[in-house]
Amino acid sequence: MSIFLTLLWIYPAGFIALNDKFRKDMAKKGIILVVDDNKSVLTAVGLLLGSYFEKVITLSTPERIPTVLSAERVDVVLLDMNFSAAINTGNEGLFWLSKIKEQVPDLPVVLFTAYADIELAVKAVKEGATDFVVKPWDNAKLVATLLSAYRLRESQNEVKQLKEEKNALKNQLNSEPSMLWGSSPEIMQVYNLVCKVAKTDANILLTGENGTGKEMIAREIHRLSNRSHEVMISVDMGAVTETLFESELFGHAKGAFTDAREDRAGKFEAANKGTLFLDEIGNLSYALQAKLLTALQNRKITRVGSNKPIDTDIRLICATNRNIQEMVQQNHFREDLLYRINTIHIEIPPLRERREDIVPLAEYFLKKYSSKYGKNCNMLPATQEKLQEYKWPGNIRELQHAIEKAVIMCEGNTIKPSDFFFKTVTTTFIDKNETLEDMEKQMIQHALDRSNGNLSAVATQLGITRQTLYNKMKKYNL
Ligand SMILES: Nc1ncnc2c1ncn2[C@@H]1O[C@H](COP(=O)(O)OP(=O)(O)OP(=O)(O)O)[C@@H](O)[C@H]1O
Repeated sequence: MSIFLTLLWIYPAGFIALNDKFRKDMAKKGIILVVDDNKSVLTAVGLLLGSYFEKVITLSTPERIPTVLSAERVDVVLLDMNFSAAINTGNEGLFWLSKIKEQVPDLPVVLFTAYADIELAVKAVKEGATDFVVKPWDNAKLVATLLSAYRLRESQNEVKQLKEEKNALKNQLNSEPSMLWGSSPEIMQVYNLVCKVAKTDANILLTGENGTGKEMIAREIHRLSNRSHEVMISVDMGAVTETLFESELFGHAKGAFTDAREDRAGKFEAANKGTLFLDEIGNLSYALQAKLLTALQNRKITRVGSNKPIDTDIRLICATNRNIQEMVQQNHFREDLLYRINTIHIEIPPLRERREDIVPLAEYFLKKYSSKYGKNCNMLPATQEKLQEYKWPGNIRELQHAIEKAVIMCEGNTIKPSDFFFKTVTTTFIDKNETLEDMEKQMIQHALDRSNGNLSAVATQLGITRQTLYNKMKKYNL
């Protein structure tokens, strides 16, 4: 058939509308390889598919398939069943199908076949072809079949990527801990509790201010648990929207909603046999708390759009920086859910309540960032003192960032007190154990630190006389 006739054949008027609909649904993506010895078919199909795929490669001889597959990241192959230069008459399609599968096992291959070859095509599908299209072809069907083969490729890639991430996580979790516990009595109490409960399957609730290391400790619990050979999946409950909650956590069935093109597992299934870490649990809305509770009570979830319950086997760790007890009293958090998640409650102390850990943690981060930035930094004793005196409202996260910044900014390798710029928060931060006198002492100390010995300036700044300042310095031993 001439190219002209073939083009007329593939572009009947009614196809334009269909063509536009598909184009609206899908931006051009992916690489397709079309192999057919009929050059007019190749040109026509090439033109047609150019509207749907990012790149269309055409081959009139199958012998070049292996070279193209090595050079290009092909997503779909459209393969003719019969070539004039026969390798094994009637079975060339099967031969090249097996060659392609040898080279790229998962690559979707759609066969292009004449009516007479239908039986052969069915056999090919049994041997790994994704689908087949009969010649003379229906344009809409050809496009739809190839796009669905492409989506299959996309989801294969997603699964592969997920598996790689899962393996990377497993390796990371099975390796040495990447945290420093410290040795203060406050953190040792936490450490002992963690060691006691890690091997059990008890649900754990970690509470503490932002940056105290709740997620790190959750990872440590998982690493020390009997589930350490499986993954820990983290979900930030504050970031999950109301509408996506069920789909994120429980998964969805194909067609459950507009974008649900494939069946998809949720976080509960992904964490099966491992640990599910629900961060910021205090941010979960009251309505969603009931859905989470049902899943935890029944130990089963049902994907959105499906009615088949799926058993789950997870160890649950939750974390929050909010006062959950108070939230229960104010009817903002369900009491029954709290009982379910806090079989063991571990409170992580803020850094200012474990002062002896500040310098070891600072040294730990100093080593880490020195190596990252190709330096060999150390701290002056005065620097250590300054770090120990600061209140660290952002806890370990703030310390970590402060050290990283100091390593980057410091001239030479010695980190001096002046390499840290703490905001006046030191004097205004209210510790729950602090008295008015403690705060007054801190304010005076802070003003003195910045005064270069000018006591008159300090008195003026604080709005007191020089004599009152002397009296207070004496009282507070400053
Ligand atoms: N014991 C530790 N040793 C080393 N690094 C730590 C330690 N604890 C926390 N960090 C570091 O501090 C940062 C904050 O830790 P993490 O995210 O675990 O805190 P969090 O309490 O979960 O914080 P948020 O409440 O804001 O989610 C992380 O970058 C982590 O690497």
